[in-house]
Amino acid sequence: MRSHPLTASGLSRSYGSLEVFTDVDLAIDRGSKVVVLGLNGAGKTTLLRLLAGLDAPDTGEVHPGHGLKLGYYAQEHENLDLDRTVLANMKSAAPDLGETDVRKVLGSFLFSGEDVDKPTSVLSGGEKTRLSLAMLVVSSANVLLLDEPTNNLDPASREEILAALASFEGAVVLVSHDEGAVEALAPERVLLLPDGVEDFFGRDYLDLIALA
Ligand SMILES: Nc1ncnc2c1ncn2[C@@H]1O[C@H](COP(=O)(O)OP(=O)(O)OP(=O)(O)O)[C@@H](O)[C@H]1O
Repeated sequence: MRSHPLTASGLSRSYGSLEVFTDVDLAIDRGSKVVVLGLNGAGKTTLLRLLAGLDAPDTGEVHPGHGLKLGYYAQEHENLDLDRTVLANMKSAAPDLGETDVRKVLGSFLFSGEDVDKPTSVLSGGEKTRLSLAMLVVSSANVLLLDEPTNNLDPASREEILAALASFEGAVVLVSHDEGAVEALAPERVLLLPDGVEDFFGRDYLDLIALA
């Protein structure tokens, strides 16, 4: 049997009488890039939270594969310690990386010079997004679950971050309404919610993103 870092089977989730999705199966291959699409309210964030273990499904199971290291990004920037500096947050995400390398990665996420000594609490929304994503990329995560990672980024930051994600060696599961971000990730597969249909990703799906 092929080993997958992350699989899920028969996932269903309701909120009261609202059935968000039922019986969703998913298998994330090592290093694969997957996009989750669906209209507003189809359950994309809900699914990512189930996969991240932040919420429990009503039915079904999430199976972490051997050696799985998950990284989860949501707009709340839950991985940031606001009391620490930018540099200190990065060091905690990658304790084995030397300071020169940490600064190099920070530079590629457009933090340079004195920026890295700022307390994280003073960063703008877009800067927090950049730092959160930089931390995930240097962490030892091998599956990234990303919920709208480009939402509040200016064009230059967006380009840098998409380049970093495109070269990320682990698997990425992306929820995004940003057509350019989906294209840049070059996903092999798409999961359509709420039906849970899986397919190979083709350019036709870019039209769906405009609707979603
Ligand atoms: N804690 C909650 N309590 C009640 N309903 C919820 C809760 N969380 C989500 N929902 C509902 O579940 C549905 C799915 O929400 P979810 O955020 O997963 O959708 P989405 O596909 O990510 O949407 P969008 O594209 O707008 O971000 C929505 O109708 C939402 O209102």
